[in-house]
Amino acid sequence: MLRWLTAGESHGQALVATLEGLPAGVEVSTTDVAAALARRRLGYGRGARMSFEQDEVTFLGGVRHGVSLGSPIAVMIGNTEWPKWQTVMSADPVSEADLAASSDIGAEKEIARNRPLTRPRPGHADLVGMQKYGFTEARPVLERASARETAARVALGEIAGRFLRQAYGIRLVAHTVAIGEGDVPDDAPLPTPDDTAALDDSPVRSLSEQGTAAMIAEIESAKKAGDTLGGVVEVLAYGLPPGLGSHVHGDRRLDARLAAALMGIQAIKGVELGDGFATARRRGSAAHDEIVRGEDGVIRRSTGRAGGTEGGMSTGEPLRVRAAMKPISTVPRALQTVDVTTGAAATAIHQRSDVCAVPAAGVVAQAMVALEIAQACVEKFGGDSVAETARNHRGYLDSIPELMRSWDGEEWGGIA
Ligand SMILES: Cc1cc2nc3c(=O)[nH]c(=O)nc-3n(C[C@H](O)[C@H](O)[C@H](O)COP(=O)(O)O)c2cc1C
Ligand SMILES: C=C(O[C@@H]1CC(C(=O)O)=C[C@@H](OP(=O)(O)O)[C@H]1O)C(=O)O
Repeated sequence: MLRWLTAGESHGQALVATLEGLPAGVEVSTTDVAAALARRRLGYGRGARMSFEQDEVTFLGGVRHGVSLGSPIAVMIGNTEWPKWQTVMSADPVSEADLAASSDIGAEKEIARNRPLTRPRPGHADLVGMQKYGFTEARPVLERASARETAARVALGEIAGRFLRQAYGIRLVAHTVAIGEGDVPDDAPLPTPDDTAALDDSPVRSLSEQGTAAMIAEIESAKKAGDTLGGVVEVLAYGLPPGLGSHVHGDRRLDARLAAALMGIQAIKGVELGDGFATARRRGSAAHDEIVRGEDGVIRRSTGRAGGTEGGMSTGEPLRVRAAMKPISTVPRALQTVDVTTGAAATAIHQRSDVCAVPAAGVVAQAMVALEIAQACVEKFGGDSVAETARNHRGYLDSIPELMRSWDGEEWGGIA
């Protein structure tokens, strides 16, 4: 069983993530994780912090000489912002005298930085978090609700992605399909993992020139209007074997687990497998993926509408899943709220913030899908080392009768 947890606050000293149950023998280095984290900082419309936050990566356990040991992995991501926040986020009590003494910006400003945040932002966790956890200001809530935490998930997702590739030949990629009203055309070709570098070079994580122009125009217009945007990202996974997940119980369905994993990302409000909501409007004859035998004797699907799952199990076709992100809730043209200390009408707190973080959300979504698929693979194939689980995977594929195979020789899932 693969288990993972993260800890840490947005302006705390560091984020920490642990991953337990990963087989030994996965090749992964600090540089690999740092590269994945750099990808998450990209994207037109992100706020000032992304230009100076450095994401300092340190493995604290579970990896030796670039190879996983089979023991729990612990990875720490230092916040380079920490020196500015060490009194605000001090684990030990601080007095006003401490604040003044420790300040890099002058006592008055330091005290202002520490002032209680009493005007909760609509759309963020501020108000309900204060109600639930018994706080009278938002800082103790927003520090953990912040999507800074997704850096820790991307670190784990990178490790999971490397495991999937090395053990089973599974590879993933994510791209943006909409920002606000700006869309990638429906008939645009789907990216493959080989397009990752080109997607990194795109300001919005898209290969479509037309879509990119439309999405950038949306971000510029929202920025000018003091507003924010959401959008839709898509994750593709190639090379899945048939049979990950199960039809026998709702909580074992791969589609359900992917939906939960994606909905668990801050600000994600909708998840769609394959053509999802569009399929609901079609007739059955135009909704499903017909089963055909190719000239090579291998079973294939004539379309990819289902997005690679049927009956809660992977079919072996490319997996395609989308997540819808709501607009950033720290809106510069601040929304109406109530000051919880006076009860008076007020405008919501506004610090620096992203205008649009959809491209980054795609990188996070890819990490979550990688973790979920890795979990499903560890369940199905077991094994304590990459070699053992890879052998079990091969044995399972070989056990499927030849006339029922949906892959050819060494390759399956649609791409080499
Ligand atoms: C990558 C990423 C970056 C985000 N950046 C911001 C931000 O700068 N400001 C903000 O208010 N919300 C930001 N959010 C969204 C908040 O984290 C989110 O609004 C908050 O968690 C409440 O959403 P929820 O109701 O889905 O939990 C970001 C989300 C993601 C995934
Ligand atoms: C720090 C990250 O994202 C943050 C997510 C976030 C929020 O409210 O979710 C608010 C912003 O933080 P700050 O208020 O410090 O500028 C974003 O920068 C990150 O992704 O690494």
